[in-house]
Amino acid sequence: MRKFEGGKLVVASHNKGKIAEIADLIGPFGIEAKSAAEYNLPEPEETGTTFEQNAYTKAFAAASATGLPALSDDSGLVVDALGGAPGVYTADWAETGNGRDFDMAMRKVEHLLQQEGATTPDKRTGRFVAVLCLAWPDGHAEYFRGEVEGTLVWPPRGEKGFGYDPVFQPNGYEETFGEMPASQKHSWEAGRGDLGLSHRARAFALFARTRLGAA
Ligand SMILES: O=c1nc[nH]c2c1ncn2[C@H]1C[C@H](O)[C@@H](COP(=O)(O)OP(=O)(O)OP(=O)(O)O)O1
Ligand SMILES: [Mg+2]
Repeated sequence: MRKFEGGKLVVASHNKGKIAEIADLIGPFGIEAKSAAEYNLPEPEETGTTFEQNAYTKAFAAASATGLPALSDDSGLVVDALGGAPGVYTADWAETGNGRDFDMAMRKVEHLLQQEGATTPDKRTGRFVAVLCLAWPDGHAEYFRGEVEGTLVWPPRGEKGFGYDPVFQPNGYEETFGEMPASQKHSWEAGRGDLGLSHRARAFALFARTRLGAA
């Protein structure tokens, strides 16, 4: 494993919700986190069929454009009754041709669940997956995956978070991600003994423990 001990890092994402969560997570580690916006980085096309492939595309594009190590996040919602859809296409399902509409995307998931007869919680299981990729300008890359199991609820609940948060209720909680305070959804603290709750927090915890010397 290559050394990475802080210093400058580009966060290779154009999603404000993700960027805010990653900024919270990275904050305590004294890393100078630059945004893709600061470097005017274009949004690369995500043509991969796995989270890892798309995460690499985004991190490597940012690393090679800036000469700095870059951290990307490719994530999505995997619904069991839909054969794993939307999966790597989770963002695409919200695309309207004129920006993203997550209310529409959540309705689409619900419509398909109804078509499958998935009306009880046991048939509405799924997970959020996040793969963080740390890539260097020479193409070297490392991956950190986090997942959180839960149930798809309807109607959507809560105004917090972003994306599909209002329809995802993580196992063991009464609230959806849309109803939880940010600190509960995505925080992770070194030394706490667990990996946090959200897919992103869990992937980040692996990154922090193996790369940033966190406990
Ligand atoms: O915690 C989450 N809470 C709710 N929804 C989420 C979450 N995490 C991912 N998602 C959904 C929405 C996002 O649009 C898609 C990922 O697509 P993905 O291509 O990885 O991200 P993106 O296009 O929004 O930003 P970018 O590629 O610039 O990092 O999955
Ligand atoms: Mg994307």
